[in-house]
Amino acid sequence: MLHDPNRVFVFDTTLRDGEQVPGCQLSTPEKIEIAKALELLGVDVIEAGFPISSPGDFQSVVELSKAVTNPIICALTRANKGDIDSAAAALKYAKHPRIHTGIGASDMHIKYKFNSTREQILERAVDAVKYAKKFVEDIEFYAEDAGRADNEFLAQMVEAVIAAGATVVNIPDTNGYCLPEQYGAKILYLKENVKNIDQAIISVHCHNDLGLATANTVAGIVNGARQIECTINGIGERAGNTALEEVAMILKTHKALNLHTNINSKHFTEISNMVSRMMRMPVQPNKAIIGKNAFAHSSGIHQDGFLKHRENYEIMNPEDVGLIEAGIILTARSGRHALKHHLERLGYDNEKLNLDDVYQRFLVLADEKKEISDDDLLFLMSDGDESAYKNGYKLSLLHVICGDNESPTANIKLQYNGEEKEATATGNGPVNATVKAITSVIGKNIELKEFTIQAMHGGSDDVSKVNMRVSFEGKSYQGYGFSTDIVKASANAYLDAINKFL
Ligand SMILES: CC(=O)SCCNC(=O)CCNC(=O)[C@H](O)C(C)(C)COP(=O)(O)OP(=O)(O)OC[C@H]1O[C@@H](n2cnc3c(N)ncnc32)[C@H](O)[C@@H]1OP(=O)(O)O
Ligand SMILES: CC(C)C(=O)C(=O)O
Ligand SMILES: [Mg+2]
Repeated sequence: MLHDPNRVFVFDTTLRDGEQVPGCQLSTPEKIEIAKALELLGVDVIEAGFPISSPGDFQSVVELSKAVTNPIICALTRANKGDIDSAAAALKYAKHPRIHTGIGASDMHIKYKFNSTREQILERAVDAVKYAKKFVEDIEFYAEDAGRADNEFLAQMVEAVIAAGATVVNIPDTNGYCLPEQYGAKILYLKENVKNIDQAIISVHCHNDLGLATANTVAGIVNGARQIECTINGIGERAGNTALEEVAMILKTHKALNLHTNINSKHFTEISNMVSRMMRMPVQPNKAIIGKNAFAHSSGIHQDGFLKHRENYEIMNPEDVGLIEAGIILTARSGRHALKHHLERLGYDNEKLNLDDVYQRFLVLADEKKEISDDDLLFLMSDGDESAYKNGYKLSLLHVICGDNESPTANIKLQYNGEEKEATATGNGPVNATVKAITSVIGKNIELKEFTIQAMHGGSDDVSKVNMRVSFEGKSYQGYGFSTDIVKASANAYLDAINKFL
C-alpha cells in the first residue's frame, strides 16, 4: 500500500493534543496561521481538533478545512455516533478528510473507565469504524492506552478495526509508560501477529511522562510503524507529546536508519517561535533542536574546538533548523579563542589588540555579568581609561565649550606611542568641533559617513552608545564609543574607527 517503504508520515497534533494544555487555547485565526505554517513545513496530516467538544472547536475544524490544501485534515472523536457525526460535518470542506476515532484498549481503561468487558469494547471499536466509514474513506483508529494494553488483545482489536475499514491504526502510549524496548516490541508484535496489518499504516503516538516520548517513537518506527504523531515544541497533555522537530532531526542525522519524512527542517525555528508565542508556552533553553541553547557553545574548551572544526561540537548544522548564526556565547567560562572570534566579527583586527589585556578585563566584566553581549564587548573595547590597542590613539583630554552665544570649541589631547598631541577646533556643535580637532591631530583624509547616538536603557543619566562609520582610502570602518557624556562617547567612537585602520 505504501509506495516508498522507508517514508515516515508526519501527523501533527499541535492543534489538538497540544491545544489541550491549560492556557494554550487558540482562536480560529491563530489556528489557521499555525496550520498554514505546518503545511509549509511539510507535515502530512494536521489534527485540527475535536469537533464535538465545543462550537468553537467545531468551527475551527471547518475553517482549517477550507484554508489548508495539501495535508490531510483530521478530526478526533470518541467511539460513538454523535462525535462521528460532528466530525464528519466539520470536515465537509476538507480536500483530504480523515476521521480519527477510537476507544480504550487497556484492561485498566476497560474496567475502570468504561466499566465494560473486552468483548463489548471490541464491538464498540468495530461499530465506530464502520459508522465513520460511511462519511469518509480515510479512518484512523486509536487504541487508547495501548502502551499498557495486553498485546494479544491489542492485536485482536487492531485486526478487527482494519477489517472494518481503518486505514491507519494508532497505538498510543497515552500515559508515557513504556520503555523504548517494550514499545518497539509491541509494534513488532503487531506487525508479526495481525494478519491484515499490511492493509493499514501503523501510527505511533507517545507521551513524555518519563521523558521517553521521542525514544519510544523512534523505537516504533524502527520496528515498522510508518506514521508519527507529534507536536511542535513537544507540547501536549501533561508532560507533552513527542516533539516533531526531534524525530525529524533524528532521521536526518542518523541516515543509516534509512527512514525519511517530507519535513523541511529549515522552518523549525520559525514555527517553534510562532507556536510558543501564540500558545504562551515558553520553550526551555536546553530543549533539543529549538531551545535557545541548543546550538550555543559557552565554555572555552568547547568554543575553541568548535571554532577549529564545527563538527567537534555539533552533530547537526544549525542552518538545517533555520538558525542563521552559530552561537558562541561569551561568559566567564570562555577563553581567548571565543573572545577573538567575536572581536573579529565586530570588526576588530586582533593583530592590533592587546588580546591578553582585553581578556583580563573581559573576565572581570564576565564575572559581574552572566553573559557578555555585543554591546558589553564594544563598551569594554572603547573604555577610555584602558587602551585596547597596542599602538592606538587614546583620548587623554577633552574640553568642550558650547551653549548659547558661544562658538562650539573643542580642545583635545591624544596619546599615541607614548607621545601626546594637542589640537583645538571649532564647529557647528560640540561633536563636530571634537571630530575636527581629532582629525587635525591624525592628519589624514578621513570622512565621517554615519553617526548615531543611542541611550542604552533610557533616562538622562544613561550611558550613550555612539556608532560611527568612517571612510578612509575607499574602505569603511565602524567604531563604537560609550560614555555618560555624549561628546566623549562620540570622540571614543571616532577613535575606535580610526584605530582599526591606523
Ligand atoms: C487521550 C486523549 O487525549 S482523548 C482526547 C481528550 N480530549 C478531550 O477530552 C477534550 C475534549 N473533551 C470534551 O470536550 C468533553 O470531554 C466531551 C465533549 C468529549 C465529553 O463531555 P461529557 O459528555 O460532559 O463527558 P465527560 O468528558 O465528563 O466524560 C467522558 C465520557 O466519554 C466516555 N468516553 C471516553 N473516551 C471514550 C471513547 N474513546 N469512546 C467512547 N466513549 C468514551 C467516558 O466513558 C465518559 O462517558 P460516561 O459519561 O458514560 O462515563
Ligand atoms: C486520542 C489519543 C490518540 C490520544 O491523544 C492518546 O491516547 O494520547
Ligand atoms: Mg495524546
